[in-house]
Amino acid sequence: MDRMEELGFRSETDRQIFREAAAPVELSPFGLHSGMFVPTLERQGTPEQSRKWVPLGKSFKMIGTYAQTELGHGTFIRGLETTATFDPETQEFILDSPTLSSIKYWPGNVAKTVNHCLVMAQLYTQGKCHGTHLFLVQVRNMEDHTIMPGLEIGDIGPKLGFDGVDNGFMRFNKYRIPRMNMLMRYAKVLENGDYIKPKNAKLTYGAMVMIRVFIVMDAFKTLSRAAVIAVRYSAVRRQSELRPGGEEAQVMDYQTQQYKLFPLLATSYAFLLAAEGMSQIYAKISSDIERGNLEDMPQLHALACGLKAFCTWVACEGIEVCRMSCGGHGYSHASGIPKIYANIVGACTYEGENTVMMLQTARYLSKCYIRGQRGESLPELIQYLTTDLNVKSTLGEDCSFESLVAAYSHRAARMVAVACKLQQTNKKKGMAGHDAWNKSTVPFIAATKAHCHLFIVRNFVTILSQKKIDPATHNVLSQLCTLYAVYGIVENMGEFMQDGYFNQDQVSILNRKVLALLEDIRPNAVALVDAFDYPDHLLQSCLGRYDGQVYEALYEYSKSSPLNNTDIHSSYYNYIRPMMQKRSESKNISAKL
Ligand SMILES: CCCCC/C=C\C/C=C\C/C=C\CCCCC(=O)SCCNC(=O)CCNC(=O)[C@H](O)C(C)(C)COP(=O)(O)OP(=O)(O)OC[C@H]1O[C@@H](n2cnc3c(N)ncnc32)[C@H](O)[C@@H]1OP(=O)(O)O
Ligand SMILES: Cc1cc2nc3c(=O)[nH]c(=O)nc-3n(C[C@H](O)[C@H](O)[C@H](O)COP(=O)(O)OP(=O)(O)OC[C@H]3O[C@@H](n4cnc5c(N)ncnc54)[C@H](O)[C@@H]3O)c2cc1C
Repeated sequence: MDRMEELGFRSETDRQIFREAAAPVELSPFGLHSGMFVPTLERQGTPEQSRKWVPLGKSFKMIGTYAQTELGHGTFIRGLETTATFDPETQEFILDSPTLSSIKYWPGNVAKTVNHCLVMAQLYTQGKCHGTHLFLVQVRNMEDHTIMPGLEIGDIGPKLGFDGVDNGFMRFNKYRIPRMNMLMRYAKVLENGDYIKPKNAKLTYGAMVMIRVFIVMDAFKTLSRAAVIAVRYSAVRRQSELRPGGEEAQVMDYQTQQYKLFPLLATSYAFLLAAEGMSQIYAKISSDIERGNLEDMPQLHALACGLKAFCTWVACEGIEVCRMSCGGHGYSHASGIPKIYANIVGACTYEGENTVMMLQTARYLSKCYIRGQRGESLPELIQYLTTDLNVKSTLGEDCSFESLVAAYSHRAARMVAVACKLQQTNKKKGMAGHDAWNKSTVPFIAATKAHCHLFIVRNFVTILSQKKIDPATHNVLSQLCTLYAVYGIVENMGEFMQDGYFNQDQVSILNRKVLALLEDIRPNAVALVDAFDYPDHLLQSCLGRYDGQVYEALYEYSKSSPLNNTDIHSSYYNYIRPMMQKRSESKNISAKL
């Protein structure tokens, strides 16, 4: 914190970059404090509450996290069981975990680190439940860090990753907090217990929307780091003879290696631009919301849900491809890739399980489709839903940006229409609304993925057509953008071809184009990963180090293994030697028999 002050870091983005550089592999135990706890106090507290608590949070005099998930509920927030019951006699809320399943479970850094939590609980006042609301709760003594009486707190145990984060459990036993510890920017409980409801009940979900937007950037960061490691290693690693009798080839010269990595390099650039676009949309709409204009709240929610799910799924699959493209050394922690994967793959679950998030977006698309069919105006990002589905592709050898965006628009519009028509058919068959929905959710997930894919392709193309970029750089970025789009079509050809949108010649053009682009990008591949400018300290990879001294680094890394601290390990004396002695004794016995 002081170091950031010394360095003059004022913007939250710079501070976040510094924090990640300071704790690049083991996520910071203060990440949720800075990334979720403090921003939520700012956005969900009244001006008075913000003035009181935000400075304490920013100066780490108060260290907090976001405690919402319970043993029995993570996705279904309306099903959360923790209660906060208002006591007008004492002007307090009484927090309680009435059941085993209501125990808070998973909140990051709650086990040992934080002294406060933002707790999501069902608000009761005057005998009535008003749904989930956020409450600031002190959980540890500010003098000696002991757990406050009335609370049971502990760590949930080892996880796949997130080793630097002490995810914990927390149980309330009639735990009292002051009335003014309810975050009251949008909803209020007055001294007499009267409840003042918010303009929209989902405003209390605002923190999650914010983190989902952050996570889109995390998907870029993690995929691009894995791509840097894999591409640099592929330039250094020589294996097998490409030319019979010739020297062993750089593995990056194998077309299959290029087909694994270059689309992921293109995806990294696409996701960076998508994350920036998402952040700009979030900044605009969230400031509208703070001014009381909730008109675009549904669009923000739908986009944040969809991109968070789409980008984390694609990033995690891509990081695994990067790991496997490094052969055996990719499987070692020396490569740095397993840790990248282990820390980001949780993002497919946390902050909204991806399938559930995609379905939120699908629900929005379904409503917009109906509005479009009625001829109502649609937000710009959704207007493609009224695309004429009888039109065929005009794609030519050049695979122009226009023809590519048109293809993605057509695919998404067609798939949303298919899912909506199935939902409508289900209703016409007499299904109840919720059954008609549930029985069309698989096509809706596919359609929503196509919707997100379109956003990312269109965003990439728009930025290339609007930004002033020097011709040489523009040319290389255009190759990446075309590769991202063409590869996406080739890999999902069925969805683009189902209604004959492309003819056979166009399919052949696309298959040729994706291979030609691999050759175009090969000369710039290393420069394109170097451009991310990740320092070795942050990558923590023997394979992806800037100087390419891979084998020297691996050898030093291996020698530093704790197992090498002694030549003969204690297990020899404790197990191996006794076993061998027993074997030899039994052999002597059998020889005598
Ligand atoms: C350790 C390092 C940290 C670094 C920190 C830095 C940056 C952060 C980066 C990474 C994160 C790091 C660590 C991980 C932290 C993880 C923290 C957590 O996981 S916190 C818990 C997260 N939990 C969830 O996300 C729960 C998911 N569930 C939900 O959001 C909701 O249950 C729901 C799925 C949205 C359903 O809600 P509900 O049942 O109330 O609503 P519906 O009936 O489905 O819809 C009704 C209506 O409301 C609209 N809507 C729903 N949500 C929103 C919203 N948020 N905003 C706007 N509108 C919303 C919905 O669209 C419907 O509208 P309509 O169709 O018009 O009726
Ligand atoms: C690394 C990590 C860190 C976390 N940090 C925090 C934290 O700091 N604070 C916090 O409060 N929580 C935290 N969580 C909890 C996290 O937010 C929840 O796990 C997440 O919201 C998913 O909810 P769940 O576990 O109930 O999954 P579930 O919803 O039970 O998922 C199980 C399956 O049910 C399916 N499913 C559920 N509902 C539907 C539906 N309506 N339609 C179709 N399918 C459905 C899902 O798709 C999934 O396949 C963290 C979790 C992880 C893994």
